[in-house]
Amino acid sequence: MDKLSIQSGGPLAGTVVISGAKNAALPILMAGVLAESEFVLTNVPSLRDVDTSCKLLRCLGAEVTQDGDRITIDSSRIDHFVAPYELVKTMRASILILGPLLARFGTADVSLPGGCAIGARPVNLHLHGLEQMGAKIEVKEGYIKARVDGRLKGAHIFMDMVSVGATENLLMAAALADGVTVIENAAREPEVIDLANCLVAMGAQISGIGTATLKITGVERLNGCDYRVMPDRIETGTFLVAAAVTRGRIRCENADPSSLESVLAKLEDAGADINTGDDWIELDMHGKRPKAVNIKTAPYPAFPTDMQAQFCVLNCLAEGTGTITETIFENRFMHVPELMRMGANMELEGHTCIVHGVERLSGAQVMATDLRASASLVIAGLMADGTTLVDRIYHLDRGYEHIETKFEGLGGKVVRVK
Ligand SMILES: CC(=O)N[C@H]1[C@@H](OP(=O)(O)OP(=O)(O)OC[C@H]2O[C@@H](n3ccc(=O)[nH]c3=O)[C@H](O)[C@@H]2O)O[C@H](CO)[C@@H](O)[C@@H]1O
Ligand SMILES: C=C(OP(=O)(O)O)C(=O)O
Repeated sequence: MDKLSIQSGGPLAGTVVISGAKNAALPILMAGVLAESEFVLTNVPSLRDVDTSCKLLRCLGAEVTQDGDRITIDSSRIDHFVAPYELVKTMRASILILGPLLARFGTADVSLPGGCAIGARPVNLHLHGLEQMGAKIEVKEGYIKARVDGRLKGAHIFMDMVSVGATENLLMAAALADGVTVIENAAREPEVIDLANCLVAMGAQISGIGTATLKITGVERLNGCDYRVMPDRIETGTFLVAAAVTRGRIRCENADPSSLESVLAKLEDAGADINTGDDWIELDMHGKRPKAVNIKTAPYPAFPTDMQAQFCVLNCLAEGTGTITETIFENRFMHVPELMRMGANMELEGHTCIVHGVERLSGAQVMATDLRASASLVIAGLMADGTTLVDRIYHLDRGYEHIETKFEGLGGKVVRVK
């Protein structure tokens, strides 16, 4: 199994080109099921999760062609309506096939994604919303079996809590439903906005995009379109934190500063000098050690849970003490014991991690059980004496395109070992 070997070096410096966003590309690929003519996506990152999504679409009968960052989907021959466990278990976003299949074909059997490393991650809000739209749903033998006679019906849906996935599933379902659907307390994450914009380009009628109340007037058919996926704000944030931790100076290109305001504000609090343009972000630490910051994750526009692990590392190496509170997932601190094995001074108190900064960490063999935790260990390795060996990097390959090559381009000593 591949590992990443990391040696500490000097400050990161240079330019990194940001890839398309995993968390926007995956739902948009699922939206391909809704398109009655050719659907073309560009700026799609080359990731394991994208390959899995293409496999899933193909196993439904869609024709999918990949050419660099461009993916073309022809869904005119879809004749299977089952998302099997073998695919769903490797990628949670498979649950987002449920709304589109049900809306277009009236039937969908989707394996339950089940609990994963960072928490239970239930799907009750997805199912409840679809039932309000007239779907009959039963959960049997590990599968969600959803059926509707004719079209789904527009409904007024109030979400008990802000859920990115449920908002996306219901948005796609509502786009083809009969009548008006209102989703209250909808997620406002930039990736939800990207999906909504793509649906509009396909002919959907959606208002309130970017707000907590989405109003969707269902249409009878959706066309394909040519859509460019937004830049990955979490990949951007990961490189910015790595640069801050190593006291470096980097420029992120093909980035979207407007989607990262809470993260950029915390980096400024940590002492970074930040400059932005329409599609770039520069960070300069002027050679200084970062200062510890306090973070609390919450739905957008607050601080993203997907940047929590990286900021844990920033605090591990910062001047002073900072607290990190995780409010989205009940088990997203798996990086903490691994960082402590590298010499970090941190303690967990319920949902909060208290971190006392140290000057340097020490390299160790470490292992992460989720994507962003793995990224945080790579960043830690950049400021650890000796060699850090990160195991199980298939998690990283789910969500970071050519991570070692991009770090190398910034002067980071990150090498993949077979
Ligand atoms: C609000 C939020 O930050 N969502 C994050 C979540 O999206 P993802 O879509 O995976 O998760 P949700 O946004 O749905 O989950 C938010 C919260 O709602 C709960 N929940 C969700 C659905 C449901 O049917 N029932 C239920 O109780 C979850 O357990 C969680 O505590 O993980 C992604 C991957 O890390 C992140 O990119 C998203 O930013
Ligand atoms: C945990 C993540 O993704 P997923 O929802 O695909 O597991 C993530 O993007 O940080």
